[in-house]
Amino acid sequence: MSALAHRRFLKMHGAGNAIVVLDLRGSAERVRPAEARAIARDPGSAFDQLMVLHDPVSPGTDAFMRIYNTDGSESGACGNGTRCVAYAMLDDPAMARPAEGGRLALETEAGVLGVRRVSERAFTVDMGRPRLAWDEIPLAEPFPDTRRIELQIGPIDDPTLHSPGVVNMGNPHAVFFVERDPDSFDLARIGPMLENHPLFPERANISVAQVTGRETITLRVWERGAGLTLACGTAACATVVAAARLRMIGRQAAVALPGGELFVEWRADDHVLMTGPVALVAEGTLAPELFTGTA
Ligand SMILES: N[C@@H](CCC[C@H](N)C(=O)O)C(=O)O
Repeated sequence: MSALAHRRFLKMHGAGNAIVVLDLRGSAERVRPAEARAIARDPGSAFDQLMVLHDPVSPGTDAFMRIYNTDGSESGACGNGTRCVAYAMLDDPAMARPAEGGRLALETEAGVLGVRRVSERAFTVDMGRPRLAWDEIPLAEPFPDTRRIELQIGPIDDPTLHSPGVVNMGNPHAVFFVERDPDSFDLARIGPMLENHPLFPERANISVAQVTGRETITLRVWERGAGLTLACGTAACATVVAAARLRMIGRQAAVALPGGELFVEWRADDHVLMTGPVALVAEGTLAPELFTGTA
């Protein structure tokens, strides 16, 4: 039987991004890709991202997080999930740990994220510095200027989408700026082709963004390993960075996603701060039958 059987989880969302939080602190267990896929398949525990808490690794941090997509792949960052984890660690009676002043330091493979509570159900995450060099995204070939790279989809002389900005926010993002409602693009069809384009050796999260004002952006996201979601925090951060680099906005914006709004600021010290809501949907227990055939 899987060591995950009977484990308690929280089902949450962050601006509509479906998040499951699973606390494995105090054990040496690790979620295998097949187990993550099994948890995602069950309607009771379905998620866009599974956030798994492990004991802290670096001194001064409160927990180490592993982040799984629905296809079982792992990501170095998840903005919406990080806010949900902060809520769980601060407020859930079974998970709660004392933390001074509603602040946490959460580590992922990509680095340490500082989280601060701003109201009962809203948090600001310091998502760290964006990485912008072509080999940091990573891209498969050199592009000296990553503000707009040569990539297009659709007819060669009238592409549907072209010249995205690319940004790594702990995970790879390509942002296509468009002049009409992002909803008018068939992202469910285009997304998988771009996610798996040979230019992205680690695949990529694909965003379609319309800058609607000096501080407002409308965004739709096809997430690597998860597909269309109602919100993606790292994509919102990547989009603000990409738009600011092109002087389409200043250094901050409210980003409207189908599931809610995120506020992003690219500070002068190069750190990207993302603020947004969390909601607790339910709690549950992982049924042992979920894991049949995952060994
Ligand atoms: N929804 C997330 C991003 C999750 C990871 C992404 N799909 C990837 O594989 O990079 C967010 O809120 O940032």
